[in-house]
Amino acid sequence: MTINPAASLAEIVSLLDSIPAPAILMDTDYRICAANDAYRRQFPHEGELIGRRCYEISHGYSSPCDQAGETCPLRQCQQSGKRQRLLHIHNTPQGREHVNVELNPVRDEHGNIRYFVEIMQSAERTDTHQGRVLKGTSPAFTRMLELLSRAAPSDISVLLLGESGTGKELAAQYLHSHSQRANNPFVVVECTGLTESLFESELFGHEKGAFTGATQRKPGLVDAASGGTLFLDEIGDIPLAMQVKLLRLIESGNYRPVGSVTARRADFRLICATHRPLADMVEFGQFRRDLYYRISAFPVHLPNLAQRREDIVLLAQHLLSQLPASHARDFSEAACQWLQQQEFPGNIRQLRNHIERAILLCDHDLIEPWHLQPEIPSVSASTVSPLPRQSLQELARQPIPLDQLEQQYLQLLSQHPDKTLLAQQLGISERTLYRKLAALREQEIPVDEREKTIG
Ligand SMILES: Nc1ncnc2c1ncn2[C@@H]1O[C@H](COP(=O)(O)OP(=O)(O)OP(=O)(O)O)[C@@H](O)[C@H]1O
Repeated sequence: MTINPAASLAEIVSLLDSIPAPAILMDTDYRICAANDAYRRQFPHEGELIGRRCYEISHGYSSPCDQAGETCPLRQCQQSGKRQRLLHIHNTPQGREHVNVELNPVRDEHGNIRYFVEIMQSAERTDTHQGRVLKGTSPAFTRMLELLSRAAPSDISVLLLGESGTGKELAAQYLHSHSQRANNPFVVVECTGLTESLFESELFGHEKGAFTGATQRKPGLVDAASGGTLFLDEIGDIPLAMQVKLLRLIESGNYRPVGSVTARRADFRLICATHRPLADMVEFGQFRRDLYYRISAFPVHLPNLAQRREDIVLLAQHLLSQLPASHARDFSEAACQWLQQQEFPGNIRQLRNHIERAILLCDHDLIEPWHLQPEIPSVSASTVSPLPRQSLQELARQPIPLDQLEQQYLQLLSQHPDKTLLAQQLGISERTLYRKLAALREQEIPVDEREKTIG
């Protein structure tokens, strides 16, 4: 961008006002030379804004960001001489907020950088469907959010990797609601429990009369996601036989509803998630290499709570504000300390469970540690009682396939009265446990009966 030295400040301000997002013109010494209305609304400031330094206004710092341990876009832009984009945390009247900052150098007639135009877009737009927002300010979370906000506007296939309860589904919603497809459907496919017979008809739909009980034509989930996003949750649970069908859909962009002779064109952006180590599964032949490369064009790792301990209290306060109204308004100092010392193997979902319980136990406005502590000890996967050695030896003599073993084990456990505790003991999320139990029930239904339930 080159500036005409004769351009008046009024002309520059009017140029900035044509930008809907908050924007400022700064000199090379961080001083604000002009600001648009959106910026003044975002950072209301007593006294004159012009002449103040950007880091004072947007961060409340007394020195530039790079001297406060952060990356400074102005410094980067000065060094590269090119447009720079990065994610920053700003202090706004609404609290600390992640903002995508774009800095464009403005040169004089000799090509020297004289100014910078800084444009800020909130990276925390609430997911419009459910009012949910990704919360966090820790470095691990900020790195992840930066990747998400870079990938969101494009149509690239994103693979979300992370432990159960780290927010993979919320991250997928974020990608969708920050994409060009935001006004079209976001369709979630729970891959755990999708049996081979259900896979095609659920995903591709079926024609009337395609099989016994198919009394109506039924559009599939690929159809439902048309123009929008298809989110394949727990893709690592898809058996090999079904992976081929999925690969064909992704590679050709075409699919054929069960019982139809005509292929249809699919139009969706693909997001996949798994808590499984997919790359290792590829090495062990449990996941197709070709499918892996197709779905993992842009992998994003979601940090677990242990990697973002600084966020626990912020997340707890956010979750508390989202849960149905109660006496409790906040956490006491001691409760905050207790929260920060916990392990939370079930991550944010487990944190949420603790808070839901505390709300019921707390009659005052402050939640205390004793409201949060479960009476049953927190159980991690490692404390599950091992199978007796004798039965293990019997199994070793006559091995049975692992998935059958899991099914038989789940069958035994399916009547357990406390599914939250059971999930903790098994080292999986409650949602995964329910999915596995649903898949078990599905397999118990005779095939004919199952087909009736599809339509
Ligand atoms: N950064 C975050 N800010 C606020 N809430 C969050 C965040 N991440 C996750 N949550 C909340 O934590 C819970 C679990 O999130 P989610 O279902 O997205 O996790 P997941 O990784 O998909 O779990 P699973 O692998 O078991 O399906 C949800 O209630 C979600 O709203």
